[in-house]
Amino acid sequence: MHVALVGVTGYSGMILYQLLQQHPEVNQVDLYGHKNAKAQSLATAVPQFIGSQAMIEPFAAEKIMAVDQVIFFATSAGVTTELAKTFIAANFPVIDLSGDYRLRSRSSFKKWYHKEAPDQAALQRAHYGLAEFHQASGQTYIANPGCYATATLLGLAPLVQQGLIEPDSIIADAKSGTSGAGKKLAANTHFTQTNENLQVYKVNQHQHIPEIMQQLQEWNSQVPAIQFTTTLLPITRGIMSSIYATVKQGVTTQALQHAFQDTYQEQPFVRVFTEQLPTLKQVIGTNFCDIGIVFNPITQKVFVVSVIDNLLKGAGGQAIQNFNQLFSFPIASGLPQTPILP
Ligand SMILES: NC(=O)C1=CN([C@@H]2O[C@H](COP(=O)(O)OP(=O)(O)OC[C@H]3O[C@@H](n4cnc5c(N)ncnc54)[C@H](OP(=O)(O)O)[C@@H]3O)[C@@H](O)[C@H]2O)C=CC1
Ligand SMILES: CC(=O)N[C@@H](CCC(=O)OP(=O)(O)O)C(=O)O
Repeated sequence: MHVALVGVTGYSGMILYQLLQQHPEVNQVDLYGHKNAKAQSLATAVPQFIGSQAMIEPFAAEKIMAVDQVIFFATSAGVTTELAKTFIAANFPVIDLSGDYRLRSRSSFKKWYHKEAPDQAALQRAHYGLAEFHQASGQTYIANPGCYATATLLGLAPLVQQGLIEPDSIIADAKSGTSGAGKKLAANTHFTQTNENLQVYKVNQHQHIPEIMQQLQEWNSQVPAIQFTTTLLPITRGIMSSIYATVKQGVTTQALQHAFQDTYQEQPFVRVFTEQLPTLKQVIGTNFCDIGIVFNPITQKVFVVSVIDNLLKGAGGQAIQNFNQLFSFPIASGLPQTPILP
């Protein structure tokens, strides 16, 4: 299969390119950049790809639809609102890593992303690709979930779906490495500001709040809101979402553990831990989401810790899961399962 990728010069795009190159069903990855830019070699644009003969061609929708069977966008927020229109009109398969088509409401997108929203009809038709819960087969526009949203939703799903917690009691304290912010320079991601530091940011204003709420309310309309905070960690890759909620009277440790085990027993990329809590290093370099659960009967709170590699399960890896579903390839094709050691 020939596939197109826009955004290989970005952090999630470069990882996605590596995954696509190793995918057994992909024969060729055609790279595209800005519409009006000149063609340039990948090795020049991204020195880590030294030795590669690949070229990044200017974005051209008609050409892509003629030579490729699917397009991946690993582009900044707002880009697919413009560039994906032609593919949507032609029902050409798109897998979009950005947040542009995740929220179903235009006003919500404008409020949280501070950008012009895509067309309402296109938003309604887009498929929210939380791969463990929504099958992408038969879809054409796949909105790949956000990194924090993935870790937090997978950590909350059994509790919310099965009504095991008080719906108004959810608090998620999520932390990310700096690659989550993309490659552009910003004051808070400078080495001097990040190293040996922790920075809380976007408090009550994070764009993944409406994304998480949209999915939680689809699972359980009783959830009125969540408290969600994000912290920048002095590491490159990884997200840890630490989740707290009040457990309903009568729900036991066993019931909580079974809820997670039952929900994910058929899912190869979600691993449930009841004895020891997962750490970031066990998932970095893999597509796994590892989840640990502890119940405190004194406070009646459940504590869930959910860890992912933001660039894999939180971006390119989940995009490959959606790609596999879309084209009925084996579920784990092309997805890394061995963490980077030590
Ligand atoms: N980083 C992460 O952990 C995650 C990111 N995401 C989302 O994925 C998307 C990419 O993120 P990330 O890799 O971090 O971002 P980066 O900022 O690292 O990369 C953005 C990429 O988009 C390209 N780009 C920007 N505008 C255009 C345009 N008009 N036409 C063509 N290409 C364009 C850039 O090209 P150039 O180099 O030429 O500027 C670059 O390759 C974002 O929407 C982000 O929110 C989702 C989940 C996790
Ligand atoms: C560390 C860091 O800055 N992370 C980014 C996550 C970016 C992302 O995945 O957001 P969208 O795809 O929804 O734009 C943030 O918190 O905004």
